[in-house]
Amino acid sequence: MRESLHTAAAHLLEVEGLTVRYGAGPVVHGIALAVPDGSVAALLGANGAGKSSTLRAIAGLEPAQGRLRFDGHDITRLSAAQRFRAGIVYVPEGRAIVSDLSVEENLTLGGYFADAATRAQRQRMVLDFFPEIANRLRAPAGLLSGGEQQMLAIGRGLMSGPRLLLLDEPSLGLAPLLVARVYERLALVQREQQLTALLVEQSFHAAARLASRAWVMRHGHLVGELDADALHSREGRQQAIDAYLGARHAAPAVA
Ligand SMILES: Nc1ncnc2c1ncn2[C@@H]1O[C@H](COP(=O)(O)OP(=O)(O)OP(=O)(O)O)[C@@H](O)[C@H]1O
Repeated sequence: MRESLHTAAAHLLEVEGLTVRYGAGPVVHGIALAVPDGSVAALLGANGAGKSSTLRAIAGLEPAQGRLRFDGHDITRLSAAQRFRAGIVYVPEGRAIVSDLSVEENLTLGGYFADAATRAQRQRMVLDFFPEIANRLRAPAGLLSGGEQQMLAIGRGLMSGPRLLLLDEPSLGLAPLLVARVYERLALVQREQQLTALLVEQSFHAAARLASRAWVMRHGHLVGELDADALHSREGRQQAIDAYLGARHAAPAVA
């Protein structure tokens, strides 16, 4: 992981009043959230709730209004490239790998800014975490299975030595067994690397495997917040489902 020149902030990422609009009305309405250093937080919600737009705006990939702080510094005016250099790495869902390039070339792209020794060391780490892709290094990435492509997308993100990983729906299009495997690997990365991540998911179960807090998003608003206990309890699950469906606004479970 990249060393910070600055004193570590309790919250690695702080988002205030984030609004995203593509045309007419906003699709994300002035939301606020904060991700503690060394933990995984999740944004849950149904199709079109505004989760990906939020994640992409944090990465600087969509124009947005609001205030963003990263490691205690205001990054609101930084470009996507500058945010990437600061360690904010967006991982799109797996099919966004470069399918014509080999697995190894995709990994090399992820570590493009690192020196050769660092790149080699990170690649060993990634292949330890994801043995499924370790013996497919020379294969065109497009020939990997959906689960392997997802692992490659995450591995490519890890190759840049991220301080904050923005994971856009790692379970998308995967069979339940593969979702479980991808999340098992992510949990291992989190334990061993003290990874900080913001995860977007439609799957409550998948997110609950990894996240220690979650927000439920609906029509561009955060309508519920779940702590680790709520994420693993029947009541918490019900609360999230109610919020997804708009049955009622979930009561905040985090003080
Ligand atoms: N590039 C874009 N241009 C115009 N509208 C967009 C664009 N991207 C997303 N939207 C719209 O913004 C809204 C929120 O989309 P977003 O992808 O952020 O939701 P989501 O919660 O991530 O859903 P999904 O899980 O389906 O990706 C949707 O109504 C979507 O159609």
